[in-house]
Amino acid sequence: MNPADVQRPRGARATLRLIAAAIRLVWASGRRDFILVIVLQLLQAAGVFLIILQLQQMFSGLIEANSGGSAEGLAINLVLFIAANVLMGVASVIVNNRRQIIGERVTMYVCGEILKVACLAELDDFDDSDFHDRLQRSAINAVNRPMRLVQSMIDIGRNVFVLGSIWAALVVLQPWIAACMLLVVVPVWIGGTRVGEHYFTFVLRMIPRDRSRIYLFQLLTMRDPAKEIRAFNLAQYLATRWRESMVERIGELALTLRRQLRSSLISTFGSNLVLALAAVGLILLNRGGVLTLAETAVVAGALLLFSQRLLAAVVETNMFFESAPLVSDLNDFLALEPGLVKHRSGTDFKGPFHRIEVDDVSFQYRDADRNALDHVSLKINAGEVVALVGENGSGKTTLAKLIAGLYSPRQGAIKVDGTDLSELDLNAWRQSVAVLFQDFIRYALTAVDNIHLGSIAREPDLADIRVAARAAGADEFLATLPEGYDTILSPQFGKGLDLSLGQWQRVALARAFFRDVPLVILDEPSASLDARAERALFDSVRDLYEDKTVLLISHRFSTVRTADRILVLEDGKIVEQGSHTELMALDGLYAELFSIQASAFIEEDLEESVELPQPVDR
Ligand SMILES: Nc1ncnc2c1ncn2[C@@H]1O[C@H](COP(=O)(O)OP(=O)(O)OP(=O)(O)O)[C@@H](O)[C@H]1O
Repeated sequence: MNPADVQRPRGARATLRLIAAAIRLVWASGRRDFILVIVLQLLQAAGVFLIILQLQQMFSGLIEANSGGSAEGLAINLVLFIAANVLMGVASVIVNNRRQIIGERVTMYVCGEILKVACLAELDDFDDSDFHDRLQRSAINAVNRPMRLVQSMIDIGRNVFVLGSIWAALVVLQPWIAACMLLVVVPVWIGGTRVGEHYFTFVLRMIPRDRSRIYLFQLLTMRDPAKEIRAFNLAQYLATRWRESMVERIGELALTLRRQLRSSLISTFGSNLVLALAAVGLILLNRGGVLTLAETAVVAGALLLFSQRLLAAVVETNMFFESAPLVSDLNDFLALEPGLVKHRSGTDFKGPFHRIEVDDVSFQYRDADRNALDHVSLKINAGEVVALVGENGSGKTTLAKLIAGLYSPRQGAIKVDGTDLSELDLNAWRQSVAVLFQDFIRYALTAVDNIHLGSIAREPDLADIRVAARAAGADEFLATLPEGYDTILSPQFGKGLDLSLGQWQRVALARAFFRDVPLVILDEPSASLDARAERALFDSVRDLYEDKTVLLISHRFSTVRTADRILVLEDGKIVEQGSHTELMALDGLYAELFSIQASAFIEEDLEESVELPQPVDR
């Protein structure tokens, strides 16, 4: 989506809707403190009202006493004046104290809502750069925008209440001046919305570049990329690219701030013009004998107070209008949730199954110009070990992801015992599948966690964990770690330490083994294993998965030859299928790829004058 296509909230009605949305946000995050703050602000406003009226009473009393009249009321007025001041001070301290926690609660609530959407989003959404822009925008803004919005709302609330009470006091003292003051709201409102719009446009424009810059920052600060960046001497180069992007952002921000400044100045000039007119009116009313000296002094004081509060209100209003469109954007993002939930509902799947059928499936990744899978059809019977082979980019992992229910076919269907996956509850189906990806996650958690995450529905019983680890050949080294299975597998935390890549692969395998499910997908499970471990793995695959269906992806032909069936993919199509013997006899792509790989061994062996290992048919 183009940033220009994003709806910017415009007009008074849209703004009121935003205010309502912001209040709902605070209300949902924790209403007690919010109510307390509102009540205290009303008390503050009442305090100001009292102070102004008491001032007028005190001045009138003083003038009367000075001209020989009674001074009886003065003491009461003084007490009321002090009481109102104390009330305001206490209320202000409590409000400042509570607004911090309200802000944090709102942040927690909003981040929780964003996570809900992010957790519901599909893999396909994560291939969408627009989704990332929106997610990032929401995530960045969620950290401080709702908090700022709430704080500016609290401050605006306080200022509006106080301005309202000063205005009410002015109505009592001099209705004409009070009426004139109403005009002040117009420039404040217009200026505030402009300021907000400028900022929102800036954020929209910058987010894609911000994301790239954040990525560069992560590259330079995360542990995983650290070794390659040092080995290739990329640190300075990437840091310079980060700096250039930052300089560009600051330039854009400066431009935005200039535009904001113009709008703010126009708004401040407009409101002060109204105040100046009111001051002139006040002098004329005094000169014309309509107002006494005491009344004039109090109204002038009230006007001064009014202008101070107004200045604060302008700052807060600008901040509110700056945050409000971003909160509206956030609301739009959160509104994706119901659609995603609907996508998840479907017939429950309890498993096991008898057959998986891939029926004329084609699939194209977002923004790709060609199919990753092209009219693929195959059947996998329960209990079969099916291998997928083919050159890089031929579509093996894509097919596995579709069967695992991580992507939906653009055309055709994947059926489990005759039911289309799209009609099944995808979560329930995924519960029945264990996938070990090529690029598995290396969780910086304990060894127990790393294996237990394979099936969180099971208790993390150490005996069971070790059974899975033993099957993957990981028990031997995990048990000897300084804190055994409780060792954190990353030096980033506590006394944690790292494993070798092959050891990590065994841990990931153990995670897949721990997941006791009917369909197991192993994508290059032995890529980092040594020859002995690989041999042990494939010798044990059949025992481990005796009653399970296994989809095995591998470039190592020695490992796939034991499969019941081998499917050969080329450019997203299945071009050959059969057993190893059948495919060798066919003398097609499989035989060619097998020979290329075997010839490497043959050449090595010839050099070493050792007898060639001949492939043995199962
Ligand atoms: N998320 C993605 N977005 C766009 N294109 C993708 C994405 N993932 C894969 N592709 C493309 O889809 C095609 C098939 O990729 P796939 O990962 O299925 O190949 P593969 O056979 O598993 O390759 P390899 O042997 O290298 O693992 C490739 O052309 C790849 O560039």
